Amino acid sequence: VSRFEGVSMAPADPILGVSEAFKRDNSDMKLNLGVGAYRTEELQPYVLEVVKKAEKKMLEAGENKEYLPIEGLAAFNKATAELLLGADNPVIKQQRVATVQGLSGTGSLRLGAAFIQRYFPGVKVLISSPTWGNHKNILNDAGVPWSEYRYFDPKTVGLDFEGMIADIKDAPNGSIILLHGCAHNPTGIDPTPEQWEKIADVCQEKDHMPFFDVAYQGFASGSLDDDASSVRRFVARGIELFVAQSYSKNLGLYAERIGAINVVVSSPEVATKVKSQLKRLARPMYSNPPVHGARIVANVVGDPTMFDEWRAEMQAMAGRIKTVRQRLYDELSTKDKSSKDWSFVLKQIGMFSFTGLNKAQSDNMTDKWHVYMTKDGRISLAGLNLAKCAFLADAIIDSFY
Ligand SMILES: Cc1ncc(COP(=O)(O)O)c(CN[C@@H](CCC(=O)O)C(=O)O)c1O
Repeated sequence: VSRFEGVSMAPADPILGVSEAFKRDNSDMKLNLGVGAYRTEELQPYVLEVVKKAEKKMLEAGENKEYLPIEGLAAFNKATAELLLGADNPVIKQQRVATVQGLSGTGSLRLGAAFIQRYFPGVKVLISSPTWGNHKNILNDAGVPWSEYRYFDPKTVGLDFEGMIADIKDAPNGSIILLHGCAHNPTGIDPTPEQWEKIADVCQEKDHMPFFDVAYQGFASGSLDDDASSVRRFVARGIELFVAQSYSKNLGLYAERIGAINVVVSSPEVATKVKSQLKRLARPMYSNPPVHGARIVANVVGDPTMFDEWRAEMQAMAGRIKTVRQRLYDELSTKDKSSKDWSFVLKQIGMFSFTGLNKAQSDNMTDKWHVYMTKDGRISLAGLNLAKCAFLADAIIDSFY
């Protein structure tokens, strides 16, 4: 008898499994609104022009394939911290940021969670309800306890700010609060600047430590600085915090697995020690990170012309999604004869729209309309184009009623 007899079949991933189901569907009306990955108006994946330019330059440079240091490519680590915090941020000048290149956002969150498990044992991480499907997996596998804070209010299809604040206040002092820096996934609902200030007040009152997940910087509003303003507010208050970054969406480097974990601490000495311990955690996990994506980011950010081109392409991607959002809203509000208020489609920001469709209704979207989406009612607008908005509106209205 095989020793693997007891191994059961793992369930399909709630997000990545949707793409697998989509691929198996041979209907020509199928639409993949599952995975949060940008598609063009022709519904094709998109390699940014500036990435192609950087790769051409890198190829001509004839760089080698030697191991990176455990902490990653130095030029990338410098660029990514400056992109996040602003090059002139005092914490950078004071060298109070420990930055380690991570395997994109997921790997950076996992490395941060491993650090928490080792140095803050038993401290609970509070995550939003709902949140990105993989947050719970990452915390569970890192052995970090978590609980949820209220976030989405189905009645207003908006932020349950009072509930969020109450739950964060109720948490034991010194808890860790996982916050989406911008473009909350899956709701697309972000706190207002005033609400961010209040969240920072409570974190300081309770000595909570924020852990920002910044997977969409520049992709949500089109502005790198605006999308990092939540993080910069907390840093400006002298709060120690973690920030995980990803270049999957804003630079389209999904499969290059490039991101970073940043830890903002009270002194350069502490930052050095924290970085050394992050390295000690990374070494047995994957030893050192892949070089290609790090070089692309460093080249793009390091060249003013390419950096400007990147910003223009990012705004174009964010802009296309906003156009599709508007068209979907127009189609829904004209086609739906009920008095339902569809304005949430316009109020939400980033890649996703949290439709309020329940599981059975989401199943109908797939079974009857061949629209693939996650079962929490989230649709990725990045996978939608203008031509398909009328069809999608028909599917949503049919599924709601
Ligand atoms: C909030 C958040 N954090 C981290 C990540 C991790 O992305 P990396 O590629 O590891 O940097 C995602 C990607 N979420 C998308 C993409 C598919 C997935 O990984 O689930 C999504 O929710 O569809 C995310 O939405």
